[in-house]
Amino acid sequence: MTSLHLARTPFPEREDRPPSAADAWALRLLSRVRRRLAPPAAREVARLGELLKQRQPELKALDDAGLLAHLRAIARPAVRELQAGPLREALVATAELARRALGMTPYPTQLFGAMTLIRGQLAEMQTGEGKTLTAGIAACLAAVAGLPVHVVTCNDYLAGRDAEKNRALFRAAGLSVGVVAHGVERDERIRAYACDIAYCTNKELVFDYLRDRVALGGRASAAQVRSRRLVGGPQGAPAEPVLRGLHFAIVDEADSIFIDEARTPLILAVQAGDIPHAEAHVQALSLVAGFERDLHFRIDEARRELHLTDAGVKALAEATAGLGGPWTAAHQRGHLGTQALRALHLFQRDEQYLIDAEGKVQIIDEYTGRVLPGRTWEQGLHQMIEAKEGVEFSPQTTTQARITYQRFFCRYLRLSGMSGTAREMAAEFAAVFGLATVTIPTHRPSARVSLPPRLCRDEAAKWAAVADFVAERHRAGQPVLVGTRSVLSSERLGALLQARGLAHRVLNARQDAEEAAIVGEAGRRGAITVATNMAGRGTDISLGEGVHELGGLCVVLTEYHESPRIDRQLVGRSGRQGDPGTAIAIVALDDELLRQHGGHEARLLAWAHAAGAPSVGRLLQRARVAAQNRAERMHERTRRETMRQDHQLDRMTAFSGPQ
Ligand SMILES: Nc1ncnc2c1ncn2[C@@H]1O[C@H](COP(=O)(O)OP(=O)(O)OP(=O)(O)O)[C@@H](O)[C@H]1O
Repeated sequence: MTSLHLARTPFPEREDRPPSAADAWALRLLSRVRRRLAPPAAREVARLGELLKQRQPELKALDDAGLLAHLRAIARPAVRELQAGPLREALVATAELARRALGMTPYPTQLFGAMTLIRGQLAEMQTGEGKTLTAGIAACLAAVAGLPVHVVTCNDYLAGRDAEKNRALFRAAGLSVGVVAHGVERDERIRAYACDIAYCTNKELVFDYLRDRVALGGRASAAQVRSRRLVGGPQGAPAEPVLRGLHFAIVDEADSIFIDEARTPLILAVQAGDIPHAEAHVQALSLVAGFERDLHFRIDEARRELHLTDAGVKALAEATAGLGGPWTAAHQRGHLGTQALRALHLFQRDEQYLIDAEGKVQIIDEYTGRVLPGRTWEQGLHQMIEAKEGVEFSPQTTTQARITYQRFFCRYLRLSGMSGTAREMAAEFAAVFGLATVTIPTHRPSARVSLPPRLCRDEAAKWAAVADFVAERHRAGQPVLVGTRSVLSSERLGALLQARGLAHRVLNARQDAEEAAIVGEAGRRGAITVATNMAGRGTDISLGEGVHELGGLCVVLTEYHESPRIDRQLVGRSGRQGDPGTAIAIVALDDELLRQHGGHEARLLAWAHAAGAPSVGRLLQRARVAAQNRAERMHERTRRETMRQDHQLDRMTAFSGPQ
């Protein structure tokens, strides 16, 4: 009531009359009262906005060299001591630098986001609010203060794009910037990490760290490393490390890296020579081909686990009697049989992996929808899948070093993160990474329209409904982005649209080279884009001419993901920064999430749907939330177990001494 009253206080617009002293006093008082009444984040944003306005004339009056000298003078104490006053001044000076270099004046919300990062916290900023520039400002200020910065993103495309978007700002601040992506040679990596600011992906960064650790001799101290360099250790002087330490990290899409990807440790593997029992893999596949589910083996779909039953163990022993080789030892026999069954029943082409142009099995990352180049599954599974596909075997590998994201990121002197979807994971961020989550207000209120979800009987009905919906929007000229969960379904839908004469582009792990071009076109009038999770995070789709009037970009979600955050990221491709946008979910009762985690809520939903209930929206919502909660709880347990094992392994090797 009070704030409403204050908002309507009649302060006439100033025309040509300069403000009187009384006007100025009243305005100051009013803004102070407003600030007091606002929640802390909004208050800080208002303060930064006011300071931005206040300082602009004097900062604009400085020439480029003068502005940089001013920033250099105030940056170090601001970043070191983190006092609000000096930090605000330093951020406002960096904002002026950004305005000149990039032609964009950062919003006060972005300055507050950058402040949060500098303070070593996790900034939750809605999708499309400009996290790229926010990270750029924080990185720039920290680097000017002398702190080497790593900006960590979740894929090569974003690392390159974000470095490029902010390059002019860094150049204006006299800072060097490097990019580490897949395929970058060692010498170039060393040069990139030596820059004031290095943009890299989480995977490249952690593997570089593991390689450094192995090269430096495991747990060797700095003194040991120095001595070995001087006099030569058991294996001669260790190689020069690629990284120059872990100082300040800004982790973009933090929930993806800290939570979703934290279920599997990163393992540095070395080739272990030839494939033992190569022919046994092929043999195993044919031996278990006739095994029956629930009789010879059981599958826990939710956990993606497969076990032989007693009947399966017996059948395998009988089938391999007299074969010799690896089949004589019960343990090895069981292992080969289980891996063969997993390759047949849990890993499907164009879902979990694809075969590239060179005929190699390439793993598709479940969360990013991208290929993980050079990665292989462990314990002979990769070779088993190669045998299934009839492609050339790759050599087996053994573990050389391993670490989890949880343990790696805690090694930074200062860690910070950003995400559009972080709030529900705040407790885990605090407990595991020591990160407080701060919600950054939006610059403009969201204008996205969410249409009621549509539920279909089965997958076939769903794709037909999706195609109908896309055709209808396309006729009106509205650009549509359809999100699918696998390469296979993106291509199936593509074929369906093709059959209906609807021109479209498909973006998936197979088409990643054309990513920038496809994204560049996706917001144009009448464009239809079908994409896997690849377009789910970080992708910025600019609206073409006349698209605002048509309601902006329309996002169609065709399957709920186990994590609601991934769904929200996809929906967040539309309605960015107050732009218009539409989102709809068209899903089926036999979708993976409802099938595996749906429980009694999904059964009730199926019953209501079959009975022809007029509106099942509420039931669908309830089933989705319950299923996603179950899946998230299960993944949380996996993460805890991964971390426990990682700590245990670390303790076990703590006394092994330098290698
Ligand atoms: N201060 C600004 N002034 C004008 N445009 C801006 C500003 N900040 C960001 N933008 C524009 O807003 C768009 C969205 O920015 P960006 O992609 O960084 O958002 P995001 O928060 O990273 O989104 P997501 O959560 O999807 O990754 C971009 O086109 C960017 O150029």
